[in-house]
Amino acid sequence: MEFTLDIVFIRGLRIETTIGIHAWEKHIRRPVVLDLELASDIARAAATDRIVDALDYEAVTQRLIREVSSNRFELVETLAERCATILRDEFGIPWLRLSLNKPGAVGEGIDVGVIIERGQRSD
Ligand SMILES: Nc1nc2c(c(=O)[nH]1)N=C([C@H](O)[C@@H](O)CO)CN2
Repeated sequence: MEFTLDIVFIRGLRIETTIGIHAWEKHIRRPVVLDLELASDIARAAATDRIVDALDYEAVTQRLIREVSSNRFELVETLAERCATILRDEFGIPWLRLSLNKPGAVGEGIDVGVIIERGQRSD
């Protein structure tokens, strides 16, 4: 059987939050940057040209902004896992890859973070 994989992506989603393990980090807001690849069969949306048949990247973006900006985290791992759970449970996304960058965390111009994949790529 032919394998196909469609991906809706969101890149460079910059969200201000409070994140870090150090005392001084718990009192500041700083950006994290999310890059997302979200498996979503686009066939129906492509045929109907209707947003109700698509994975709405605007709705996903708004939900993640709300979650990340209104909570505090110690670890990038915790933030990444929280986002992945929302994407899977609330948007029914069967597979995703999420990259979370905490820019400048260990020095100017240095990117650090995590990349996680969750779920099954095909059914
Ligand atoms: N694996 C991780 N390592 C570190 C984290 C983290 O969230 N995950 N965080 C820090 C500090 O908060 C750092 O970003 C700022 O000094 C260190 N290591």
